[in-house]
Amino acid sequence: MTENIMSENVVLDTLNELPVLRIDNQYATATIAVQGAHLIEYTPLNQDNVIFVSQEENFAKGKAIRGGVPVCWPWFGPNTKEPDAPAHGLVRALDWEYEVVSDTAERTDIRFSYTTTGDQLGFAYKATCELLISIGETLVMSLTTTNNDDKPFEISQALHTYFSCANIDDVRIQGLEDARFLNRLEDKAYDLKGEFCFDQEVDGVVLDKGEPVKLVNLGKEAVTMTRRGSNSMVLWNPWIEKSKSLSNFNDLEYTKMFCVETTNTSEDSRLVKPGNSHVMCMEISTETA
Ligand SMILES: O=P(O)(O)OC[C@H]1O[C@@H](O)[C@H](O)[C@@H](O)[C@@H]1O
Repeated sequence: MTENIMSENVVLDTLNELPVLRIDNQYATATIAVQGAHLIEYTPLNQDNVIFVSQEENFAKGKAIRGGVPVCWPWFGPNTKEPDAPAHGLVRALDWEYEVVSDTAERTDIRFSYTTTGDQLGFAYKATCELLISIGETLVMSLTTTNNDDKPFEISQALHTYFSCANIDDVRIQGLEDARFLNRLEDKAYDLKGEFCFDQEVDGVVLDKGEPVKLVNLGKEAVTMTRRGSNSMVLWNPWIEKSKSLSNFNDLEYTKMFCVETTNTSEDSRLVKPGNSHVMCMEISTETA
């Protein structure tokens, strides 16, 4: 077993077909699949897991995981220029390079990276995507895109976070008042009013000033999500009918999850010039009882 210990608080393990890093420090435990640099669990000390993963998920090689924090990069959703390219980008089901960059009793930082070849379907540029995942009293995920090419490119991207809840009917999102909502299901745009609740299928983009949002009535500690380098979020819940057609998802699990995704999408997509980088970052903190 000794060879699986990466550092004081990090162990390399497997979950069905996938290698995973398990972090267990003074303030939290977490599990991250190397495939997709995909966080699948974050549990602050004496609290519940903040993150939802489907009970139907079988952690298979080369298949996107249903739940956790999928990294959608360098495009979010369908690729508008290449219909044959996969939805949600190139890196969800690929192995990333990784290293433990810092590990103390209070906080563990792991850096994942993936470099494009310049000739992949849907993205013909040389670029590096680096995801720093920092596990401690808060969860920080910082996604840096660096343009290694001689041409500028545009990216859209998401930290497609699935939050868990006891009952979707109770969940409220605070801090979205007056933000613009592009409702993809009705192809309509309007300003949000009051607290946001999920009472039907939801799939749309919030365009805002990047202010923190608070997720409350989860049946456990409230969550505050803060962002940097992101003036958009995607809200998603498949609700009753869509749930039936989703891969690795139980028909009733829409009551136990919702996605509030830190993104650069729609008019918040970003241009990255040669030699430049763009950083998009989210931090999740929970309210201790
Ligand atoms: O099933 P996937 O590819 O993981 O995508 C799940 C959902 O992800 C959301 O972010 C999109 O807005 C939805 O349109 C999509 O259905």
